[in-house]
Amino acid sequence: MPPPVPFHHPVIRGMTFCPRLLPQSLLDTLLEHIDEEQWFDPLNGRNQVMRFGNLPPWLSQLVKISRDLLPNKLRERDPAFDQMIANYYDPGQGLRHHVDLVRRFDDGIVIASLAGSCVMEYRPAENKAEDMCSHILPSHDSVKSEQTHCQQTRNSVQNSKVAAKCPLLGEATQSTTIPILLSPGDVVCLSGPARWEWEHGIPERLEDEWENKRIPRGTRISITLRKLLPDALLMPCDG
Ligand SMILES: O=C(O)CCC(=O)C(=O)O
Ligand SMILES: [Fe+2]
Repeated sequence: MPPPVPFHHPVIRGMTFCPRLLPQSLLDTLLEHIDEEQWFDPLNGRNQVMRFGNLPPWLSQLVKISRDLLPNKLRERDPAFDQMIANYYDPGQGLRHHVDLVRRFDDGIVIASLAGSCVMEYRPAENKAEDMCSHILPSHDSVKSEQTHCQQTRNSVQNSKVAAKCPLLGEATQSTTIPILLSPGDVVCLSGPARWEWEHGIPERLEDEWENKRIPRGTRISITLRKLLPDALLMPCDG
């Protein structure tokens, strides 16, 4: 198996995609910790966990690998990430297309897929504050805390512009949707235009079509690492 090579997306500028970057041993360790700490309880609607400030020490290898994907100008920041969100998706659940909150999180967001696969869609942002603040599909019903902080943000951030000017729109129009298959171990880093000017989301469906094959959705677990902006509102943490 050739070593994983980061791939700079030719259209989604600022996206680095690295398939199979996380070795199976790391995935197993991360999933064991998540299990031990009982982060998720989908039967009781707990399918999202956030952490702020110091991240759990057992995330340090993932943090290091993620930091290495950041562009040079962000790689030296300290800490590289001080916010984490872990998501659990049952088959069929999705994530509303969104740009991560622009007044809360800095550039350089890393999404690591730990278990299950799905197709994540990317499309040029619609430039609506509303879209940034209620991004989880209703079926992904764990997200009361996210919605609470989104409500706070909505109150405090009125009509911020995500993509006041999007240089890509000449080549990628609002209707351009770029699907990317995310499998366990794959890591995506979003910076620059990919972070500020493109939305990402996961359609609600039980299987994805990829290269003429049907890929059933299993249970999916992801970890997203972000850096809070210095004046970001502190939001309630769900545990
Ligand atoms: O679950 C994922 O893969 C992505 C999560 C995400 O985009 C977010 O929480 O903002
Ligand atoms: Fe996101």
